[in-house]
Amino acid sequence: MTDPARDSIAAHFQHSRDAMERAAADPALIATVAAIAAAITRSYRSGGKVLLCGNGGSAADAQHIAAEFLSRMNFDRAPLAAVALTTDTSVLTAVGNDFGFDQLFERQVRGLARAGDVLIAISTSGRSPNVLAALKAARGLGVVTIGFTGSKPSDMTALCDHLLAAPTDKTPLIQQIHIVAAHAICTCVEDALFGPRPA
Ligand SMILES: O=C(CO)[C@@H](O)[C@H](O)[C@H](O)[C@H](O)COP(=O)(O)O
Ligand SMILES: [Zn+2]
Repeated sequence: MTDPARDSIAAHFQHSRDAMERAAADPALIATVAAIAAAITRSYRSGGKVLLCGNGGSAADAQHIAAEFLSRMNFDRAPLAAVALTTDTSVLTAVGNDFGFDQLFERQVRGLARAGDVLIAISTSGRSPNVLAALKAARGLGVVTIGFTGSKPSDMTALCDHLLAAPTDKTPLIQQIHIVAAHAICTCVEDALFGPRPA
């Protein structure tokens, strides 16, 4: 007898595996991930920092990625400057209340970012106004703009120096590919700045 819950769970893993296999087999996507890692490495070498933003699960991803840079990924080393723009409830409520939800990240970018910094803006749909506004502000400041999105075309393309487009339009699968790519990026940056990983 089939168990619908178990079938659904197995399907989740299978869909995730299929999306991962599509990403792993896409040379353009792998090249984009490498270019993002190189851009972040360049920024750190010049004294820059990484800012990150996103909504919902992507806010959690922004925080997760900032923690990898600031704390450690694969081995102990000096901290790397990274700020998730999703965490300070006083800032978020003040900006949201006084200026509106669409300005949530844009205002923090204008206050915190300097030319040569990197903004990683995460939106699975590519349509969140607060994420698009952050990218526009970053562009105006000479910040390197990196977008993480899905397969649907969006305004993010024109606003990003590098756009990682996960090869699926399903939000949870897009998020899963984003976090795998982020771990790969952090690993490349860590290796480039601090030498190959100890065995
Ligand atoms: O985690 C999930 C879905 O997996 C949700 O919380 C999701 O992140 C939210 O609906 C976001 O508001 C979606 O925004 P975006 O990725 O389209 O910019
Ligand atoms: Zn989610």
